[in-house]
Amino acid sequence: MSFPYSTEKQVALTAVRRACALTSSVFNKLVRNETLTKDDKSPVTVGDYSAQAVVNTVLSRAFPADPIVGEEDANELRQKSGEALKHRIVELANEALTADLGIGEMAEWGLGPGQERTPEELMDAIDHGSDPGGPLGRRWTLDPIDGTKGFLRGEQYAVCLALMVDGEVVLGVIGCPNLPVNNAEPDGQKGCIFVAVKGQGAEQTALSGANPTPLTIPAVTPGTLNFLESVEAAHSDLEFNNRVSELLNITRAPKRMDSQAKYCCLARGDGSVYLRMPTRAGYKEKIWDHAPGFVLVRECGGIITDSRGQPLDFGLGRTLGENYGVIAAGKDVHADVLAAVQKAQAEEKEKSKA
Ligand SMILES: Nc1ncnc2c1ncn2[C@@H]1O[C@H](COP(=O)(O)O)[C@@H](OP(=O)(O)O)[C@H]1O
Ligand SMILES: [Mg+2]
Ligand SMILES: [Mg+2]
Ligand SMILES: [Mg+2]
Repeated sequence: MSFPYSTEKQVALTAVRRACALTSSVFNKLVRNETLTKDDKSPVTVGDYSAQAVVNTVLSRAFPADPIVGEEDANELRQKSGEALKHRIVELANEALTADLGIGEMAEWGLGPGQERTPEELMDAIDHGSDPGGPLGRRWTLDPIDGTKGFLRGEQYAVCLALMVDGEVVLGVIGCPNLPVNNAEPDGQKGCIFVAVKGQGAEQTALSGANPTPLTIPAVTPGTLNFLESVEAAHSDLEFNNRVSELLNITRAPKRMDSQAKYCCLARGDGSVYLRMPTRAGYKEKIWDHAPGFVLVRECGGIITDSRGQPLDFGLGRTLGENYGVIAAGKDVHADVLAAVQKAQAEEKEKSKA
């Protein structure tokens, strides 16, 4: 008997593993003019575009009817100025797609020697990520490189893919090429992949290996609580986190890292609380920045809500809509963090009145 979503899990793991191999090799060869600045001033590299082309190609071959909510689009690349970048993206994506088949990989997913795509097919694959999202039906959400700033610094980033059914996240895969396989050995082997399926638990595997390890968020011993938070002060209100830490009498320094690697670290107990509060009014969190992390935390026995204690709603479109902030933690810790967050918010409100 096969478990629900077993094919989807295999396809998603394959697509994310191939994209991780691609981004790792891109990093070593990245040159200055291979990074663009998007309209919102955030960076995007040949790595982001080619990883989206690879994952979308695999998904649309394996599940042709499934829409994809992907972070990137090919508009800039289709313009004349994008010609050199486009060439490079096509080369990288084809290299990743045509590599020899590994265990569990199928030629009918568009993979293996001889499966090169034309530039137009790959630009269309990138644009296949333009689905607006919504409450009904099956759809994937993809962040081809989450933590692009971390990627550019040679630090943490993640290839993130999730499947949603009727607005509910049922499968999440997060590939972290730079994350140590074992937190206790920071200079040891790097590169791991995390997968969670709703109702079936979660596991971690080395990117280079087999033998998955099941994951559960460990209970926190008093005095050992610590925060996981963004590196970029523009992405999350780090001052606010500091105040919440004080309210919780936390003495350990926060662990700062880019991307959904934070959710992975929470899942295996490398940190105890992921808190992300907006730095400006009106910012709406993107579903691809949280969907795989959401199902990972839940399947590891944790709790994830917004700052009002409301569930995250993935069925409202490309963003989390009315959710405000994200709090993820083990089930023995979450209620205390939520209370401290609300206290810190009340203090801020008082201060702004004064
Ligand atoms: N002003 C802002 N507030 C919150 N998140 C932001 C932001 N500007 C960009 N981001 C998001 O923060 C993500 C990275 O989060 P983190 O700081 O945890 O690494 C980015 O993902 P990308 O790197 O995929 O664009 C981007 O979607
Ligand atoms: Mg981005
Ligand atoms: Mg992102
Ligand atoms: Mg991204």
